[in-house]
Amino acid sequence: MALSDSDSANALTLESVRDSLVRQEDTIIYALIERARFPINSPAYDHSYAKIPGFSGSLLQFLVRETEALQAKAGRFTNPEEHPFFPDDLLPSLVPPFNYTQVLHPPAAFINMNKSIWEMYFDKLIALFAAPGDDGNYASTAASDLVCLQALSRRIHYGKLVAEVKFRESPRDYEPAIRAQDRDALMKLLTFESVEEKVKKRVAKKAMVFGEDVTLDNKEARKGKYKVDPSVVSRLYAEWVMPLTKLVEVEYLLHRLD
Ligand SMILES: O=C(O)C(=O)C[C@]1(C(=O)O)C=C[C@@H](O)C=C1
Repeated sequence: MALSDSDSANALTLESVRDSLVRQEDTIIYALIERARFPINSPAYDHSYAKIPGFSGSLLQFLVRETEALQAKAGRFTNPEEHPFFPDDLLPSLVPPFNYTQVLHPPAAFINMNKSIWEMYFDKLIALFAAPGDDGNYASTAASDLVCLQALSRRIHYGKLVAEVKFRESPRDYEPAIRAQDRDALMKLLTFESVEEKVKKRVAKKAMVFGEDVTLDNKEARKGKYKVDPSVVSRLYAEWVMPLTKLVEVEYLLHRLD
């Protein structure tokens, strides 16, 4: 389900939005598998390594900024599902505008959690699934990081849509907590522990299925050897992806009656 698809945007249900979150798991896990092909390659993140004329920052920051500048001109960030990591100084889209169905409450546009996503990814996550070491593939590594970051960002900000659907389905449950600006009450209302348990199990299973070697001969596949550790993927969701999605949901709901 995409916001660009007006029929399904009108027929928004919690089920259809959850279906999209399930589909996005595939994108995220494949992106992690691709990144795990490279070791950590820390010079890609080292501010003193790149020395790019006219730019101060890491190779990764350079790649993300330049890619976002180009993608902004191609219209990427006119899509309410997309959020830039470096929103300052982006040029407006140069392509004809697409008439996205307005599903979200307008203040949603100001919610951008990418700073927290960036910190989570580099401070915590990367060391859990990339092997230590340096193979010199810094630009390819940074390009893989960007794919991971954009997939995680899209998923986490999808919380805006999840929150909108929850609000539409039971406004009377949410309105008192919104009027009281009570974050804890909102967090309680929007949390479904049984769903979270299923998500954690499913992403671990997907990491096993997608990350197994496929062979045509009768040799036993390398049992228990996956391209990205299923328990890391489960932990990524439990500790960062779902909590950040819920933060987006709370932020969104706090402004739902503005
Ligand atoms: O499915 C929902 O209801 C969501 O809000 C999404 C999500 C998630 O991030 O996967 C977040 C909060 C819920 O507790 C369960 C799952």
